[in-house]
Amino acid sequence: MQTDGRAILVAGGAGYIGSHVCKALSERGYLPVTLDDFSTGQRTAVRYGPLIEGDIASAEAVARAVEDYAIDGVMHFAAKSLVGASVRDPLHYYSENVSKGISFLQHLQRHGVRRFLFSSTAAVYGDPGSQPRLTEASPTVPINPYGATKLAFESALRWTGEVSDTRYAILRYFNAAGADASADIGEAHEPETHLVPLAIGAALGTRPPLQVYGTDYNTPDGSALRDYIHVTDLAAAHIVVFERMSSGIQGQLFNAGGGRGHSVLEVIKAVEAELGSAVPHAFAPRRPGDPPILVADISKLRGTGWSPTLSDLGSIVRTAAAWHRREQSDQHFESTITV
Ligand SMILES: NC(=O)c1ccc[n+]([C@@H]2O[C@H](COP(=O)([O-])OP(=O)(O)OC[C@H]3O[C@@H](n4cnc5c(N)ncnc54)[C@H](O)[C@@H]3O)[C@@H](O)[C@H]2O)c1
Ligand SMILES: O=c1ccn([C@@H]2O[C@H](COP(=O)(O)OP(=O)(O)O[C@H]3O[C@H](CO)[C@H](O)[C@H](O)[C@H]3O)[C@@H](O)[C@H]2O)c(=O)[nH]1
Repeated sequence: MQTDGRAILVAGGAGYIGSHVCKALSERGYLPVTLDDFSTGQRTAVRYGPLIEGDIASAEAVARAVEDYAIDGVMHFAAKSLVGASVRDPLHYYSENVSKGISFLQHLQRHGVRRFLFSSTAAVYGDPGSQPRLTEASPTVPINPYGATKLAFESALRWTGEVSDTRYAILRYFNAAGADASADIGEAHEPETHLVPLAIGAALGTRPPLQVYGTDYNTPDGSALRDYIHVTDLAAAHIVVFERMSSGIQGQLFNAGGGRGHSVLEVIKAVEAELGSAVPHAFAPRRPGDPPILVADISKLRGTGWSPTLSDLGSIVRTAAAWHRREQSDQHFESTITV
């Protein structure tokens, strides 16, 4: 299909972040072509462009995408990203996030696709202690296999960039949260491990009471601090970085966060303020592998012209709650018509 260099292959486009990026790409005039195996993604999230169903490691699936749509570049979200599961089965994580990623890159090279944007994570920094803000130059010492696999793929990409004409950039996301303003897409992980959807679910009564993991951290209220970035701001960062890759940004990495730390208890308060109801919760021991504080220095990403506009807790919780309510009413509607 002739797409005038505007077709972008989105590996993992049926997932939470990938689907929001697909929307942003289509609004910007690109054709987002999703390649997804639905291992954790949702069919209903593929709504902004065509779908190739398959594994990123499948030569046949990649060939189909490239030949059918004249792919001009790739955004790679397809990975397994549960920290606890990675600790229990590290080889699975290396196989999914490193081996398959490398096969994917090799297939793309064979087809001459040269522009590659990779989803990495703040988990590459491990436990930075009480260092105030992490820059891209902060030491990378992952404390779980998930972070280690992402760092391994970063380095495969870097060495490949040294000896080939593959142009790449890396975004290290902090905590993606929130949902698209339309409430058509949102965070739909199952199992869900992320704080914001679990807190909203607890308040709405659709999930059990929240466990607050750790109250004895060296932070202002004793609970852990994270840097939450609205998924729409994160999607916008992808467009900015991707477009700059043709004019200078090559081989660079960027921290992607909102640039502010919020504690677990602050998130609970924000959910209570938005929903007007309590978040039932209990205090629990620290979750193994959780660093106390992860907050991004986002000056490098700001230097591209990008800035976060929705990454305050209020906007994150408001949009995430709208998506949850929409999901709830859709499920209710489906159950009433199947009865
Ligand atoms: N959610 C966050 O806060 C966060 C933070 C840091 C980094 N990340 C990274 O961002 C990316 C997207 O995260 P997400 O939260 O949207 O996850 P997600 O699980 O919602 O999305 C991943 C998508 O990739 C697909 N997929 C997985 N393996 C595949 C394979 N081998 N072949 C084809 N498709 C495959 C899944 O079906 C899913 O649609 C991941 O790489 C994750 O590690 C996420
Ligand atoms: O039920 C819960 C869930 C989470 N938390 C706490 O809330 C904070 C945020 O936890 P999330 O699970 O929402 O997110 P993480 O910070 O653990 O992980 C996120 O950021 C990481 C980078 O550090 C990885 O990239 C990972 O994929 C991404 O989801 C943490 O302090 C966690 O201990 C709770 O107290 N109770």
